[in-house]
Formats: sequence, C-alpha cells, structure tokens
Amino acid sequence: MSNPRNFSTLSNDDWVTFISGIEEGISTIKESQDRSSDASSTGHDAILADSINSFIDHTQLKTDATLSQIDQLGEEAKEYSFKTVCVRLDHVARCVAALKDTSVGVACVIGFHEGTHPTASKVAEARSALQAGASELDIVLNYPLLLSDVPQYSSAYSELRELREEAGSRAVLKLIIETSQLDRHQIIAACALAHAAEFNFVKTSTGFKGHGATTEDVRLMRSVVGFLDQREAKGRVTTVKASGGIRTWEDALAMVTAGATRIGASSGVAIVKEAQGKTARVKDLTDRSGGY
Ligand SMILES: O=C[C@H](O)COP(=O)(O)O
Repeated sequence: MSNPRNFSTLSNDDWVTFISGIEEGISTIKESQDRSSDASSTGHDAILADSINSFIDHTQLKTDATLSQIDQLGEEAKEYSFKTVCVRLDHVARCVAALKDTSVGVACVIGFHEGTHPTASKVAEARSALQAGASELDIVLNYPLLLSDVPQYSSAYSELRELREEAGSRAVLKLIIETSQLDRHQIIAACALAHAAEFNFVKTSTGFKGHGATTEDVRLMRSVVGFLDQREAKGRVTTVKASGGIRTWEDALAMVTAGATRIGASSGVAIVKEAQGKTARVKDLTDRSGGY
C-alpha cells in the first residue's frame, strides 16, 4: 500500500508536534457532530436492534478454549450472521473451513494480549494468520512504548507500518490500543499512529487487562480518526471497534451511539437475543398504536 506522507522519516519530536496538532484540531470539532442525540430515539434503537448482529465480532480468545467451544462459536456465528468470529491463530484454519461459503469472516488476534512481542514475531504471526485464511487481524499495539517519559512513537509506528506492508490490502487491520492503560493524550497518540499506518480500525481493549470499552474512550477515538480522515480528504473511513466487557444490548447500543461501528464481544448471542426482544417490544407498541 502506498503511503503518500512519509511518516517513517518522522523523529520523535516530529511525532510530538504532529500529535499536538491533532489534539488541537479535535478540540474544535463541533458539538453538532456528536451523534448521541440522533441515536437515542426509539425508532433508531429498533432499526439497530434488527441489525446489531452485523456489528459483532463473535469472540473466543481464552487460551484454554476447546475445539468444541470453537466449533460452537462458528455455529453461532452462522446462525446469527455475525460479522466475524475472532479467535487466536491456532483456531483460524478450523474457523475458515467451518465458515467457508458464508458471509462470516475470520479475525485473528496478533501479539495478544500484551502487545510487547518482538515485531518479527508479530509479523510472522500475521503472515501465518493470512495464510490460514484470516480476513481481519486484531493487532495489539506495543502500548508500553507510549508510556515512558519519552514515548517511542517512531518505533511504535515502524512496527505498525511493517504489519500493514505484510498484510497489503488482503486484510482489515484493527489496532488494539488497550485504553485502560492510556491517558487521553496517549489514546490520541495511539489513534494517530494507527491512522498513519493505514489501519482500518482502532479498537479499545483486549478484554484481558483493566477495564474494557467506555463510551468516553470510543467518542475520543472516533473524533481523532474522523478528524484525520477528514483532514486527509482522500475518502478514507477509519472506524472504531469497542470491545471488552460489552455484555448486554444496552452496552452495545451505548457503544454504537458513541461512534463504534464494530463490537467485539464474547456475549454476542446474549446481546442479539436481548436486541430481538427489544425489536419485538417496539413492534408490539407500534401495532397497538394503529400501525404508525
Ligand atoms: O476482543 C474482544 C474481547 O476479548 C472480548 O472481551 P469480552 O469477553 O469481555 O467480551
């Protein structure tokens, strides 16, 4: 993939300036761009309840997941038409075979869950996942590089760029930034790095460390990548995946309302069942009110 701006040549100081510019830029984003007021109406909820399955990456990432749990994950993904199943590398080929000829994709986590694996090992893992048929890679940022007094932006970026080069245009890339470990400035920096490396999504959490997704973090991430897409003016759409601790329909609705276009959850079936009940209740009320 081509990268018109050569981020590889930026020094840490250049990155500091670049990230500060983004922080200033997003502070000017108007309240009117906050989508929450539109999404709170019953009509919107009903539409979303009908389609929430298509937002969900149906996830099983336990290290001791059994083959029968993985098979069940695939069966449920087919039954509910989830967007993808999200699994570890060991299970990618099995899921790809099980989901052949369906619309359900297979996402594989990379560098899970600490993100500190050497770049070469992450790249090798990504290559194996792609060879096994994964269509999406959920890659954990080496976020400790952002935590030191002198954040190592250049190193973090060059790893992400290498992973994008490895994937080319064959896979959707999501960067898991582990928001619970980052402050506001570091979240902005992580989103800037993901955008510069041409990732498709920024994703909140692994679900294995600290708190999971919060609506506040999703809104912030959405505003950063939205700002960068708009400033770049090339029609790119970078989006947000909320994950970690999303257990109910209300949780999922709150995340989508905050700006997430994908939900990573091990509770996908419960969320969809609850959403179906919600739709039915809304439809009942519509019937009783004379069809309006
Ligand atoms: O990436 C997704 C998370 O690992 C799922 O976390 P969860 O089990 O809290 O839904």
